[in-house]
Amino acid sequence: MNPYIIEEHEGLLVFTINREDKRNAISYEVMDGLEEAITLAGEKKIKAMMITGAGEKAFCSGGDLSSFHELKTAKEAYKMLKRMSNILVKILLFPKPTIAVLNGTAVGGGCELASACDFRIARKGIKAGFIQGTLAITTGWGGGTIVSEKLAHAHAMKMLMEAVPYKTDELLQIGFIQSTYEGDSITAGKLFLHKFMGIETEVLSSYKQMFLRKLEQNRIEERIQAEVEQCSILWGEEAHHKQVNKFLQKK
Ligand SMILES: CC[C@H](C(=O)O)C(=O)SCCNC(=O)CCNC(=O)[C@H](O)C(C)(C)COP(=O)(O)OP(=O)(O)OC[C@H]1O[C@@H](n2cnc3c(N)ncnc32)[C@H](O)[C@@H]1OP(=O)(O)O
Repeated sequence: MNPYIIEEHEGLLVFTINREDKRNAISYEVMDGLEEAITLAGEKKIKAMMITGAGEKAFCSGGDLSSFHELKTAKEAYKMLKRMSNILVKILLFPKPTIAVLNGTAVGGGCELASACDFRIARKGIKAGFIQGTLAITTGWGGGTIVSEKLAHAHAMKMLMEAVPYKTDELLQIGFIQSTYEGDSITAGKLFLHKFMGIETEVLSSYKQMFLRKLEQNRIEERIQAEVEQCSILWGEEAHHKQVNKFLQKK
């Protein structure tokens, strides 16, 4: 089965992580798909990009532990972390509106991927959290830096440091999600973006640039690089490998 699906819905490019059996974990093939989707979304006919997951159990469970656990040293981890952080930077700085539709649980790198989008909406009843701390690492794809830009300081720090999944009422209260929905994810995403789609792409892009200038002034890419390097160091420590093995041995 293809690990991702790319569709176009009347000017909205939809990327779906299609690995429901692995709770939509991000593998190298999914990274290939995200890079392809970002290129396609740059086409003139596309006004916005949406990212979601297959099924109703998970939006994305972060990095694919069954393959990334083979990365043992900081140097080995850095390569993977850097590649995915480049993808998140492209999403973050994408010159059109982007939305993550949390169709299910979003944990670890799944929360990082969602943070890179301009908007996040969530199906009622799901949970989302930066659980990296439970694996003795920090965020490592740029999500910690990005969420520290998008949420109030205390909310962002609390979400990162607690390293637990939050329910939708808390996610709404801290502003991590903009709204909740029931039913089909793509329909929900299209509904959220409905008014945007009637506005000229040039206008949408010009407004997006206003927000990107602020991120660039805050040296966002330099700070994300520092996050990737710090996560790589923690990744190489025994404490991380022990926690990942604990998860994999549960299977
Ligand atoms: C910098 C980012 C960083 C990185 O890796 O690069 C991270 O993202 S760190 C965080 C990594 N992710 C996790 O630690 C999450 C692990 N998964 C879970 O906690 C749960 O699976 C959960 C809460 C997402 C869903 O729980 P549920 O009970 O619904 O499902 P199962 O746990 O039974 O899992 C079903 C099936 O999926 C496999 N699975 C789930 N998550 C991953 C993953 N991240 N990588 C690989 N495989 C994953 C799980 O092993 C089960 O497979 P099966 O073959 O059926 O046993």
